[in-house]
Amino acid sequence: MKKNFFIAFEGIDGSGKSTQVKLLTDQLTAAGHKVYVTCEPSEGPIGKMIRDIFTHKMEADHKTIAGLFVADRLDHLLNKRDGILKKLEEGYTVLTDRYYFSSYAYQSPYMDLNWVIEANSLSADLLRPDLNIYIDIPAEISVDRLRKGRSSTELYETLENLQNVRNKYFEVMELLKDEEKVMVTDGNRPPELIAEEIWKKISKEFIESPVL
Ligand SMILES: Nc1ncnc2c1ncn2[C@@H]1O[C@H](COP(=O)(O)OP(=O)(O)OP(=O)(O)O)[C@@H](O)[C@H]1O
Ligand SMILES: Cc1cn([C@H]2C[C@H](O)[C@@H](COP(=O)(O)O)O2)c(=O)[nH]c1=O
Repeated sequence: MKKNFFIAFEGIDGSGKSTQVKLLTDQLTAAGHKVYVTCEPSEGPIGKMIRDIFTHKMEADHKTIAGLFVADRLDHLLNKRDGILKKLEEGYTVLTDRYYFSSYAYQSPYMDLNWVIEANSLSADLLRPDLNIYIDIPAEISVDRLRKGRSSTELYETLENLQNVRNKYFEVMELLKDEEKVMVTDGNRPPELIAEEIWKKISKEFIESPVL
């Protein structure tokens, strides 16, 4: 069993990733793990540029955005400040809110899926998640949750786009089922029930002597 591990949370906008990252962090911390929580777009310089584009402060073509995500992911992994590889070396279990599956699902409507997978292959070779957790909700629920929680709409947050992105997630999870470890969980349930299912899986696979 690995001492520390790397988990990526995936799902369409508003699927409950941050909520589940928080609940899993609490469980892991109680089990004695050092946990480092991170996200993409990252907090680094390229991630900040992407956030400016998503909140309409800057403009960029969708192909440029696809390239920026590839670069941001490499910086997120490799930078000497707080890169994921450094944190794993320091003994942290790392939980990220989004990783390369997000690019496969969100960028492939604009770029050939094979291009997106190939462009991210350097990141995949450097570090594959020990588990990708895909939280599934219908696009209608996503739009409903986003409308309640926010006053403005970010790029890619329309009903039609989110329906497409959800379909792409399923397409790519099927395509990569022999290479990637993926758990799909129904996100349209109370957060505590989802967290319980996730904890059962994580504790079974990654924790010695778990407290269930
Ligand atoms: N299982 C759930 N049932 C109902 N509402 C939920 C559930 N999980 C999270 N929410 C609510 O939905 C909204 C989005 O949740 P959260 O921020 O965890 O999602 P996210 O996937 O991280 O979102 P984003 O992709 O937009 O960052 C929040 O208002 C949160 O309280
Ligand atoms: C990593 C990644 C993200 N995106 C998109 C998906 C979301 O719309 C935003 C991120 O914001 P959130 O706070 O997680 O909702 O960025 C993308 O298009 N491609 C990616 O690789």
